[in-house]
Amino acid sequence: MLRWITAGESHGPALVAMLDGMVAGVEVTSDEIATQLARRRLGYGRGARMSFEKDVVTVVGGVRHGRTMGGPVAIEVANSEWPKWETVMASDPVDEALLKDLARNAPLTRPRPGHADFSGMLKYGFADARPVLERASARETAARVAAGTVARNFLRQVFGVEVVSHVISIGASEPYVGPGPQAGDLDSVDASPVRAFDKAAEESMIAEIEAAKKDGDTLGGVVEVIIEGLPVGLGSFISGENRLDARLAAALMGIQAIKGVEVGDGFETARRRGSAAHDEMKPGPDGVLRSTNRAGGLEGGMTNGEALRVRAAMKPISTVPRALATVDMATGDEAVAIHQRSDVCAVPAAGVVAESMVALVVAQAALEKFGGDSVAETQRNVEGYLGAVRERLAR
Ligand SMILES: Cc1cc2nc3c(=O)[nH]c(=O)nc-3n(C[C@H](O)[C@H](O)[C@H](O)COP(=O)(O)O)c2cc1C
Ligand SMILES: C=C(O[C@@H]1CC(C(=O)O)=C[C@@H](OP(=O)(O)O)[C@H]1O)C(=O)O
Repeated sequence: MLRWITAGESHGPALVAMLDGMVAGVEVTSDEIATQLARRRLGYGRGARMSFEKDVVTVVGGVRHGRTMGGPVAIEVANSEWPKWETVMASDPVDEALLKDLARNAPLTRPRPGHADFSGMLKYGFADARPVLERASARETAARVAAGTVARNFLRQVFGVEVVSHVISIGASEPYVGPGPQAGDLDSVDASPVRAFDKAAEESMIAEIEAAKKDGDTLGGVVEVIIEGLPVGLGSFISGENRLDARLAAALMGIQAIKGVEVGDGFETARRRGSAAHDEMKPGPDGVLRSTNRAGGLEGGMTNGEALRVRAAMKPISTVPRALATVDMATGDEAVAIHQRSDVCAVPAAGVVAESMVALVVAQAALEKFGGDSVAETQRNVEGYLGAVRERLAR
């Protein structure tokens, strides 16, 4: 089974991603991983840290001469800012006197409503929120994007598909309605400062960010991930945990600050009558045709051959410049929450992270269905299956 795990802290020396169970022969280079990481750093509304910090990629294991070898893939994403943090975040014990004089090491005792600080301090017994926020921070998503690069390359090689995403809305901006981007549109989406597919939607999102920034406030929003061209039958209806929709929802909700997931038309479908909710079928020259895709390419927990379409809703950034009321955990007194710097909005970046999570989950489901130890073997298995499906649908 394809599995992944990350390690590392926001201000540590590096993040590390491990991807286990990937077949041999997936083409991937450190430049490609760096390109995906650079996409994650973009977006109007990101804070100062994005401009001065650099992600430095090293593929530590599992890849030789640009191809996976079948063993676990280990990727290090080093943090160019580490020298500033090497005492505060040292893994070995540090002289207490040295730490006491470091402003950067001052205990963080005023938890931010909406962040992991409060529950994390109580759960792990910390007087200082530092160890909580270091791991809760969405810097960790850089490691997921690194692992996701291998998954998206696998999907490209095996099925010829691309994973794309775009931002539907930011804050109260008018949500984008219309056909989403296709594989060839990703560069133009990335060229938009808010990763919007549509100019009018882009202007409305930028206006929202500027207004929030002026007011010392922060924003969330909605992103959509799309994959066109997946075969029918990835995932299963057999049990809850096999359902691809459930697995995608869990993976998307596992991204920091994601609070809602929709499959296809999701909540809108709940408001429709059955006759206007489902995607009717008719015979076509090469199989079955559908005139709509309200289901987002998933029925019964399986792909149905239509475009996979899932959305994720991100809550506003919880480090609000116009700081929120909190309680000082050191004294029990009223206080204002920690704020040094923050993103006003990280929705465009969350779209890139969501692409990576979708790529990983779909690659996992594909390997479950088709297996193999090499790309060539997986491809042969895919061809055999698709041939049988074509035969079954031939009239
Ligand atoms: C790409 C990205 C960037 C983020 N940047 C910030 C940030 O600068 N400041 C902040 O307080 N939260 C930021 N967050 C959100 C926090 O990580 C999140 O609110 C926190 O982990 C608690 O969210 P949870 O309740 O979903 O776990 C960001 C999230 C993502 C996905
Ligand atoms: C570093 C990244 O995002 C960080 C995610 C984050 C959070 O609380 O989630 C808080 C911010 O960190 P800091 O408070 O140190 O500025 C973001 O910059 C990144 O995405 O690479």
